[in-house]
Amino acid sequence: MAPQTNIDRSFGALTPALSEWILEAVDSMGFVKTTPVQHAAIPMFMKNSDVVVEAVTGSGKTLAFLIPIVERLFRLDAPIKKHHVGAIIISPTRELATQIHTVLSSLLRFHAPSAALLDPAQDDTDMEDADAPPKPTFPPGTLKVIPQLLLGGSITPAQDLSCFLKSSTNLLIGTPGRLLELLSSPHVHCSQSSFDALVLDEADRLLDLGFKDDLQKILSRLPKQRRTGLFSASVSEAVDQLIRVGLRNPVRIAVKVKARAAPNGTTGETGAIEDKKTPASLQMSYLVLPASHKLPAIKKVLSSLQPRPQKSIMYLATCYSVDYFQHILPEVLKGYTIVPLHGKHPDKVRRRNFAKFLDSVTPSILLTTDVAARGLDIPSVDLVLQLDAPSDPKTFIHRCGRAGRAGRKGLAITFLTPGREEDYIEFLRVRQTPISPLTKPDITITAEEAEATSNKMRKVVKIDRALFDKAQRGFVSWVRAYSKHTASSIFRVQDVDWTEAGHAWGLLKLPSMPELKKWEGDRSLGIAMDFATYAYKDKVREQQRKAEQEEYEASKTEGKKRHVPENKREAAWTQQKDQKATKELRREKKAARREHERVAALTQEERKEEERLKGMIEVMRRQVKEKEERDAADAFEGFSD
Ligand SMILES: Nc1ncnc2c1ncn2[C@@H]1O[C@H](COP(=O)(O)OP(=O)(O)OP(=O)(O)O)[C@@H](O)[C@H]1O
Repeated sequence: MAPQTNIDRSFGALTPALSEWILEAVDSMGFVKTTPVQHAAIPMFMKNSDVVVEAVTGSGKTLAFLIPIVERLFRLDAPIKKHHVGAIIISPTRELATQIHTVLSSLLRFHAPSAALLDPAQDDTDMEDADAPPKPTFPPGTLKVIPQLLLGGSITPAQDLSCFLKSSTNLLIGTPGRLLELLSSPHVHCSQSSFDALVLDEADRLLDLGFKDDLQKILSRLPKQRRTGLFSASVSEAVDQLIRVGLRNPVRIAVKVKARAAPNGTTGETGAIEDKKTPASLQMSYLVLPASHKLPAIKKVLSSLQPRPQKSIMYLATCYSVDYFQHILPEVLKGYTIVPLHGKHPDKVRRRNFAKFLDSVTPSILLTTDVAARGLDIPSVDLVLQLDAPSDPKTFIHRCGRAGRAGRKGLAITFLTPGREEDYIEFLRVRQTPISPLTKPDITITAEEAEATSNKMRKVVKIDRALFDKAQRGFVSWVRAYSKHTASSIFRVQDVDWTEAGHAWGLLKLPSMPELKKWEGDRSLGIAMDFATYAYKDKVREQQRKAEQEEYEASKTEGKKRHVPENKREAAWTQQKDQKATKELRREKKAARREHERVAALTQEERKEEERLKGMIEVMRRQVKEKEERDAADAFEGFSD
């Protein structure tokens, strides 16, 4: 079909017409026209249709669901009652939920009655600011949308409930676990008269993370008469099941990009027009290089690109890989601030590091895992580097899509090793995700350059044995991740060039692991290293290592009576551990005896009551554990070795 050129794509031309204040809000955001997905989805969702929306990354899906949701809430017959919920937005990660909340708040700032109540949870002072203008008052019954963000982490479910009750919030945004928790309270109502719409953002990711049960429980608490929307850049087959149970005759909206396919299957000047699942403004490239050439190539790319990339994202396969490379990269990529972010970081660190990357004014690289693959909208990111291909082909689109957003130029480079990994190019092409060889800048790496980079890395590792541990742990986790690749016929552990991989990581030796059992190469990688004197920087850890080593040496001297120093602090570490364990055992035995005596003294009724309470506690404990697991899944990154 020929593209329609005469369509009025302004927000003002949408039908049903948008409220004046929304037009004012989008205008102040600098948005002149709707994006294609907004043009298609806003009217549909505002009318009475459920929608399943698939549109490329960075195409403006957030406003495509936020605008209809608020418009619908303001068109309800009566204002939402106190402690009733009007709409819910579910997101797979905390960062994404927070981002949606931020966009919604900037929209609501243009609706005076709602704006007056924004961010009530953050205002915990009892002090009146004498200089602040008086808060405007509105007649009772004035319609207001009051959002609440539910994330878990440091805020307890009780605090969430208290905020809900105190502030009468009516639009909930959050991750599934916390949402379900709040909806389970008898004080929170989702009645037919007030509940209007549900949105599942990145629905396929919600399912990948194992939130299916939670989603079903949430759906069961909502009235059947509602509007539901699913939004993602990749709607997988798994989502169909969710569509069947949660949506009614949904309208499917798929916004794809047309690209001309080059004869070799990549995009180019000639060839037929094909659908693409990635934005036109995003250049998707690859480099095929031996593993140890990847980091020197990244260094060259960074120094050759004009203008110099200010914010880039580098994806690694596992959290432990990030833990290691965060110490190495500042040496290899001098002049760049390396900001680590992964799901095993405590909530506080995760938030602090993400803010650090957002706010940085010097060239920075976010070193991360798939935790930051989806939804994050950082417009100034113009370069995405994938040191390895992601295990899930869908993730590929989302990772690359952190650059080239909203029509801005972006570049995503994927690094592949020669041989079987090159089949990944065709694998992606048939999935409407064509990638082309990187030609500008033209990157070539010599063996000397690769060796110099490995040596640089080793120099850093040699300073502190703790880095050696991190390297070994990270490498093992990488191997495990590699072995779990979805495209298992392309990414095969038996094809890994271990020597190359070892040099690429700057390892001082290859770890002992089952995958290397039959390998006949040199595990020392040709590196002469005296591990007996290789010390930890941390004094306590070093003392411990020495004690362990002594113990080991002593145990090797067969038949020779071991000298155990009298001073307990100098005793071998394992011996101290044994003593501690014996004490612990004695303490447990004593406690068990006391408990036995106590139970024996109870009456029949008391025993029954105690059994009942124990059962209740067990159920609660299980629920807490399940919830913790769900929260942890929030931070899941495909590989959590
Ligand atoms: N009408 C518009 N015109 C120009 N820019 C827009 C418009 N609507 C949204 N944007 C901008 O586009 C960027 C991407 O939007 P958004 O994060 O909603 O994309 P998305 O489709 O949800 O992406 P992803 O699939 O990666 O989550 C944002 O920076 C947003 O401010």
